[in-house]
Amino acid sequence: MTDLTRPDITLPSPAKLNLFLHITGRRADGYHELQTLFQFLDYGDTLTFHPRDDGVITLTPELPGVPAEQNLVVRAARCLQEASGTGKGADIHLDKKLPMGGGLGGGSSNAATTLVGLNHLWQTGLSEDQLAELGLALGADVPVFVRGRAALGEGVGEKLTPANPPEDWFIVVKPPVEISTAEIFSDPGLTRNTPRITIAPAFEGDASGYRNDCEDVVKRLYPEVKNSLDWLAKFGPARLTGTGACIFGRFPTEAEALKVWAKRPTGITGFVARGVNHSPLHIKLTELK
Ligand SMILES: C[C@@](CO)(OP(=O)(O)O)[C@H](O)COP(=O)(O)OP(=O)(O)OC[C@H]1O[C@@H](n2ccc(N)nc2=O)[C@H](O)[C@@H]1O
Ligand SMILES: Nc1ncnc2c1ncn2[C@@H]1O[C@H](COP(=O)(O)OP(=O)(O)O)[C@@H](O)[C@H]1O
Repeated sequence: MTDLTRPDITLPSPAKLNLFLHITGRRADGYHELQTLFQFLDYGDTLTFHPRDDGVITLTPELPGVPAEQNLVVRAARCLQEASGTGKGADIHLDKKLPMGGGLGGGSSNAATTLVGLNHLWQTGLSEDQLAELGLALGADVPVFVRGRAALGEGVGEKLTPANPPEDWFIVVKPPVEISTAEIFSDPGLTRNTPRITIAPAFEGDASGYRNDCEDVVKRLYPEVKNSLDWLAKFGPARLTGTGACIFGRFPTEAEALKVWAKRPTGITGFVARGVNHSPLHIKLTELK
């Protein structure tokens, strides 16, 4: 039953960018080994949690094509119930702004906000390490959102070393296609042997050599992505995030990003946001504590 005596908590569920994404090898199980630099955006979805005492989890509204039981929010809530043994539940509202299948990690971020938010609300007391481990079972990108620090991700993205890339401004464009991660990783033309980087400056500031190894395959399969990249690259470095479809261009100030954004041709959709090294989720939680 909904408990009206306890207040809702509303928490951000930010997007991530892969500032670079290198594929350095392949594991015996077929999964690709990566080196990727994760940074958060001060832009994303919002989740509101209202506690219940009867163990029931509800989610509104339903996302198109994703039944509630498959939604990463509900799956994360159930994982936490199981791991902690709590009898509590929640009514959860998801305000979705991030495009799905866009390489912005929206689903993973929603799962992480649910794990971290409900652990706080239910006072289940799991450690950050325990939450990151639960999250990894839901998706490779969930741990970085649980930990809330910009980081170099290795392995399949779960071995995280905190990093401090510049907190630049970005234009993020969403080409009108949804791309499945599995499709890109199974392409025979994918570069899978990029040498591992071991020099720290690459993770801190020198963005000149940043690259995404999925970009050539995605441009070949999806001309819409190539067209958007061709437009954005006129104004500075532009790259794919994750396995796409979204692309981003980097600008030193908000004013410069907005100036270019104002010139976008009809049909280019997306947003302007700032790259941040501390997740808005963790900043909000600190304010609540
Ligand atoms: C590429 C990244 C980079 O941040 O982001 P997105 O583009 O999804 O946002 C992630 O590593 C995405 O990880 P994750 O979200 O767990 O991938 P899934 O959609 O579950 O993967 C779908 C399929 O892609 C393949 N896959 C995925 C990740 C990986 N490191 N190697 C792979 O070979 C596997 O065949 C897997 O079954
Ligand atoms: N809460 C959720 N938000 C977004 N996608 C979700 C969610 N729950 C499950 N999904 C599924 O996960 C897929 C990947 O979504 P998303 O994480 O937004 O993209 P990406 O992994 O490309 O960054 C979606 O196409 C959808 O089927």
